[in-house]
Amino acid sequence: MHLGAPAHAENTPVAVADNTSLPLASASASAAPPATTLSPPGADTLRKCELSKLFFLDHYFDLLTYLDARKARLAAFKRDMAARTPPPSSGADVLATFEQEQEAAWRYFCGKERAHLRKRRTRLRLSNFELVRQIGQGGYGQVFLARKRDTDEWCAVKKMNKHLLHRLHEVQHILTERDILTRVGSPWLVKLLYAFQDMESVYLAMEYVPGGDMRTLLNNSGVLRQEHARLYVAEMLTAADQIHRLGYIHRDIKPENFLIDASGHLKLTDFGLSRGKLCAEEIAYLQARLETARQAPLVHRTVKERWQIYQSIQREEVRAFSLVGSPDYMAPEVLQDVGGRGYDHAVDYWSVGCILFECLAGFPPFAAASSDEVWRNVYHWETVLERPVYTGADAEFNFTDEAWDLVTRLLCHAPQRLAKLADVKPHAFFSGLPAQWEQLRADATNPLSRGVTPPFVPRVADPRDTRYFDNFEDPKDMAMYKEVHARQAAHKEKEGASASDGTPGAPRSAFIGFTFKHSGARSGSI
Ligand SMILES: Nc1ncnc2c1ncn2[C@@H]1O[C@H](COP(=O)(O)OP(=O)(O)OP(=O)(O)O)[C@@H](O)[C@H]1O
Repeated sequence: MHLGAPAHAENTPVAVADNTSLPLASASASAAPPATTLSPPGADTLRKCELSKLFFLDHYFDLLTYLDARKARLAAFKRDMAARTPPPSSGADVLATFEQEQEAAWRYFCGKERAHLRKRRTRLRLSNFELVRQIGQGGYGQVFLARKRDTDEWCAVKKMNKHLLHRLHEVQHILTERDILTRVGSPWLVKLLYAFQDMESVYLAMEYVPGGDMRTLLNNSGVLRQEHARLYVAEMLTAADQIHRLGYIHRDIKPENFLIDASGHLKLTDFGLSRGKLCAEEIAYLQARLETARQAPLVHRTVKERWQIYQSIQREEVRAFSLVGSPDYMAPEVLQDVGGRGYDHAVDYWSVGCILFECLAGFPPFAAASSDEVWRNVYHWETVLERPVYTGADAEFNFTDEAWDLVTRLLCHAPQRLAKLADVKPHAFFSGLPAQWEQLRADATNPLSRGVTPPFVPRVADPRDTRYFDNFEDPKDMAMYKEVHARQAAHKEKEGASASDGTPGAPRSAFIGFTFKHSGARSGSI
């Protein structure tokens, strides 16, 4: 109780989380002032609570480890000096020289300590990184391969324009991504090393994953052999399970979001859509898509037609962006439950089911000639989902019964869907994998091995080698991003117009709590 609080405060009813008022001392309850009930905290308040908790934990951990490291350095210095002390019988000039050396060493030691302190106090900024080259283009900014100048750490720096994020109502997504990335301690998920900002942009410096993404691997291989698909799908499910354990639904699982690390294993990234709730703009977007999907007649296409259409779209290689995740991999309940509250993590298992289908068939199950048609196919998924049957020389591409059975247990109504790792593992499709499942799990703490050797292990000559990424200096590669660039240019133009008519940009408070340094960077040598 507060020292200055009036005595009757002890009898004051207390509002508890479920809005029930409980009198602490019932005898004088009638004399007590009326109960003030608290409404449940909103998502923003909860996030701020969580951030403050993490901030203080982090702050004190950092402070204590820093002080320990500082004491240890001082003790080492003293030990070193004591070891060098000349015997007491030494002549006066030897002792005088030693004293001078001691003073010089102390000055040098103090100088280094001051430099450590300065470094701790400096704000992170882009100039602390050497941007080697662009390796990716997202809907809201670019990704660069970068080297942190003082620590020589290699990272992928994602740079996003604050005004664009604000204008597109994407601030919440990027904060979610930052929050998830800071909590990640799994080799199956991309780690965040640093997060920082300046007036124009926010930056996420993530661990650099050098082998490109699963989309490029699928485009280059056409279809995968079943044993390879089996391992990749097992890894995808393991990665999805890790994000579910953190209490999030990924909601945008697609081949582009699985990156291939130096040992050939997958890492899931892009957690921007993992927030449970949809914003008003996303709901409006989904409503419009749902209406179109409902009204337009379904176009019946054979499996072969769908394969051909998908191949020609892939040849055109235009990277498309969607506000609410990729429709090709989106579960129907996301499209139909526009409020975004009536579905759970099972939607991620649907997405992995679509990728499994694509690994074995060469096209995702609802592929179509236009995005409207894809949305329509997802809406009518029960009619559209078909087992591809090939004859003659192509018969080798037919799904095995186990593979098809797993597809239909992932691409089905949510209540019937396999949506737990423990339920998927015993499926016959994984019958060659039991030991490997165990290794995937058991080695989850060893980021390099993770048990099994994957079918493709990238070969990179040195850390600057970006051969598995698009070349952003090549006009041919750049053509793939014309849709994104046009969208960004249109927004920039609008931004210019609103700046001149006085419409406010992103408020400074929007990115509070964004800054982050991984623990190794703080408690290491500094
Ligand atoms: N940690 C990383 N290591 C290596 N490459 C990366 C990393 N993160 C992203 N990339 C590359 O940058 C590309 C774009 O990534 P980003 O997460 O910005 O975009 P996105 O998911 O396509 O878009 P959006 O931000 O609109 O969701 C990825 O497809 C990948 O090729």
